[in-house]
Amino acid sequence: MDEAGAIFKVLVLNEISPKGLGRLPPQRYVCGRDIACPDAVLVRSADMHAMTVPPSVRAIARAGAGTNNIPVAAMSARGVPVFNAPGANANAVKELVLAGMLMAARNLARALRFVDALAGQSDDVEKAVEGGKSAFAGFELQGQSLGIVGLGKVGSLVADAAIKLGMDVLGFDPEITVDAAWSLPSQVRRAASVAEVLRGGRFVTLHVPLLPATRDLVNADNLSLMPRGGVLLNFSRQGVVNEAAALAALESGQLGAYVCDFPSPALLGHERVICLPHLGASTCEAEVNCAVMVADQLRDFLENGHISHAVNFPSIRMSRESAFRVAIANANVPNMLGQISTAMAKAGLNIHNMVNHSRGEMAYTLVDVDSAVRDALLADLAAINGVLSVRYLPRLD
Ligand SMILES: NC(=O)C1=CN([C@@H]2O[C@H](COP(=O)(O)OP(=O)(O)OC[C@H]3O[C@@H](n4cnc5c(N)ncnc54)[C@H](O)[C@@H]3O)[C@@H](O)[C@H]2O)C=CC1
Ligand SMILES: O=C(O)CCC(=O)C(=O)O
Repeated sequence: MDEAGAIFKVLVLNEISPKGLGRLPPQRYVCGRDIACPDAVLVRSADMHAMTVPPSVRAIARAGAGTNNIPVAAMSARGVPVFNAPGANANAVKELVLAGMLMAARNLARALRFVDALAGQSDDVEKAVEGGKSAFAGFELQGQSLGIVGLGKVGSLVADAAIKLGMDVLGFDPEITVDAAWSLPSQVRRAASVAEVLRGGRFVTLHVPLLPATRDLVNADNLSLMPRGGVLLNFSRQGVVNEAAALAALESGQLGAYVCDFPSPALLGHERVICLPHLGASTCEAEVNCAVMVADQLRDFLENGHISHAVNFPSIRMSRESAFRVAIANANVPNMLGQISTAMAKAGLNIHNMVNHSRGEMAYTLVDVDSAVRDALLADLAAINGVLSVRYLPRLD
């Protein structure tokens, strides 16, 4: 379908798995990199702070976990939900964290560089290998201590895998969800602070979102708490670790290795830094899982107004019993429902069903009415003080 004939237009800012895009049927959706007046944006890591989000946009879907690349507060003020895919890439990250621990413990990055350097330099490779390998002798993960900061989707999987490898695991998460707490193995010891985790782990791995409160979470003051020669792993975001402090700790020997998924000029080429090119979620499985999850959420929002896994809106759904639905995002303040239903009554509409959920300062209302809605009512609703966005969603099939 061409752009002009589509019911919904989706601007795609990164490579998104075709299996996910395939969930948006071409009879209704046009998706692409160069779309004017999009209804929605599909994104992975593209920096949306650096762009002007078109006023036509009604939803943003992040095919992944972190939403720090999206101007969430500005979207909330416009009544635009930001969806993500909680857990959909967590196993991929967990496996890379295990690889990172093994790389550090067995000096694998340096060992690979040593072997690569033998190419063309030595006729007797076996002799060079046997003579050089002692420089890379490592230690085993079994019996080592691992501290985990952030026990959400990724952190709890890492905890489980580490316990299975025979590690002693200590975790900290001040806002752990009930689901995550249930999924943690009972052997995971509970820490009361980041400091306690750093003190207790020869390995420390970070699995928190980048927020003002988590920027520089690991810094010069608390790195000194780690056992000397410890290994810090950062698969969260670059800003969660103060890089200058990590480099200084490597220089002094306080840190044995820094493993991270976020290369920067200062880190490149350092002997004991293992930098991966933001590969945490880059597996076929995770890319499909994330894309399918957010495409389904986006479609259900665009067509039915339903919300699941938005980071700034409450979850909501209401079975469709009438063909005419209005979806309203509004400030969570008194008398909004009264004003909405009064405007509908004035327009002569009978409310068939209505549901309203709130989350913090945001509220969201779905109203099914018995007859078609005119543009004038939508304009009246949009003009109510506190209403952030209004959409009319007549049933499509
Ligand atoms: N390298 C990569 O490719 C990937 C990186 N990530 C990053 O990892 C982060 C975590 O991902 P998930 O586990 O899926 O998210 P999640 O939302 O399931 O878990 C995050 C956990 O961090 C906790 N938390 C927040 N502030 C904290 C603090 N100050 N101290 C301790 N815990 C705190 C939360 O309570 C929550 O349980 C994402 O926000 C993203 O930045 C996620 C997926 C892939
Ligand atoms: O889409 C990606 O590859 C990045 C994944 C990520 O960082 C996340 O899900 O937070």
